[in-house]
Amino acid sequence: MTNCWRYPAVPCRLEVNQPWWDQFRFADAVDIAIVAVLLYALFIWLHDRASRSLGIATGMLVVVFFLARSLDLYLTMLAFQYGLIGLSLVFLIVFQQDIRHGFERFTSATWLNTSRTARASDQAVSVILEALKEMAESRIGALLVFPGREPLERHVRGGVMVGAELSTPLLLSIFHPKSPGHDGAVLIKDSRIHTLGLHLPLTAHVDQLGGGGTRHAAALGLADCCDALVLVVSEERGTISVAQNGRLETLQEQQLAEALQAYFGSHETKQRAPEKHPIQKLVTPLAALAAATALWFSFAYHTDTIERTFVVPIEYRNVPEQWEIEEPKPKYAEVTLSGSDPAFKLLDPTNVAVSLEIGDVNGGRVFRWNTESNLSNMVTELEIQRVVPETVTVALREKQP
Ligand SMILES: Nc1ncnc2c1ncn2[C@@H]1O[C@H](COP(=O)(O)OP(=O)(O)OP(=O)(O)O)[C@@H](O)[C@H]1O
Repeated sequence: MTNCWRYPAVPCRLEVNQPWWDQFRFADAVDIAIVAVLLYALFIWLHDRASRSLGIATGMLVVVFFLARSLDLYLTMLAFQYGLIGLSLVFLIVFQQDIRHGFERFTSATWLNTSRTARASDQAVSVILEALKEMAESRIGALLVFPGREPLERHVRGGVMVGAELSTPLLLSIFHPKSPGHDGAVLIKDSRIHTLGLHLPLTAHVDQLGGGGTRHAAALGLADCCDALVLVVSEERGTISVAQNGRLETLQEQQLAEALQAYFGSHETKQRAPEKHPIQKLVTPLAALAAATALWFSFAYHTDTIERTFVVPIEYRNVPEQWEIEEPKPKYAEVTLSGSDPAFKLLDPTNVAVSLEIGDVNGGRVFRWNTESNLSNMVTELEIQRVVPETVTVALREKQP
């Protein structure tokens, strides 16, 4: 396609009497819905994870942005425009773990399945208690890892994925000294036996082991680097200890039950909390929808219809072989379009052209075409105001042999 130039766009505004609902398209509703879902995820994340100061800072930035926008503060808007790219990168780097965790949560959809998880965790506590007691009595060494909020993938090595239902007999057979999988730790995740044979990092705080060996050092080692809860059964002493938040202590049966209930309780807090009133449940989604709608009105919806003029090339097609167009022939046409600013953003003016079919010459020599009806690659949301020249006249002459 030949080059075409775009006039320096100085849009002229037209009076528009159309109410906004007449301009509202299905695509706009989808637009708002997608942004509302993203905002909903952001609100949930802010509520769950973000610190209060981060929330306040974000709120202040939003206020400054809208002030700058409504008062036309050019420099501040420029700072936002460029700063936003940098901020997004910083955000991605600082919160990469949370973002990854969020995607994992989203894809596994455990948050849609909350009541089932609560019931499953009650059962998990009794299964684990029974297995630990039996292993302690029979002097079978064991190491159980319960992940916290922080990911532990980068701290642990090896292991075999199992993905099995949690049961006392299965735990007993995994840690049985004759079982090939008894070495290493078992990861219990989402009330299931997730992985066995995991290798944990060893602690540097050997003074805290209280006579324990490498199994206990491994339990404390993981508790040193993340918020996981690790339970260890001593083969030699028949004791059960817990390692959490950089501390290792031996537990009595009652304390063990409490520790497990606290773990599963804190991981199911939302499920165990009193049922919210249906209206309360709607607050966050409605807030997300309202914010998305407000953003749409602020950024996407434009009451103004603007006009822009482009210079587009005229393409002469199907000129019969023995004919040629006499020079000087018109090469460009001026196309004036009207529509909203977002509609113009969908238009690639370098693809717009007026194409004129010559076809059958029929002995005639001078032709006129209507240029408007031959415009190609137009965006449907834009209206053609005028094309200059309205018609094109060319003279054809037979090629000299
Ligand atoms: N880094 C590690 N990660 C996971 N498990 C480990 C690790 N190091 C050792 N273990 C487990 O601990 C076992 C060895 O336990 P060891 O007797 O040395 O420790 P301990 O703390 O004295 O335990 P116990 O009181 O049961 O004897 C290994 O067979 C292995 O199953």
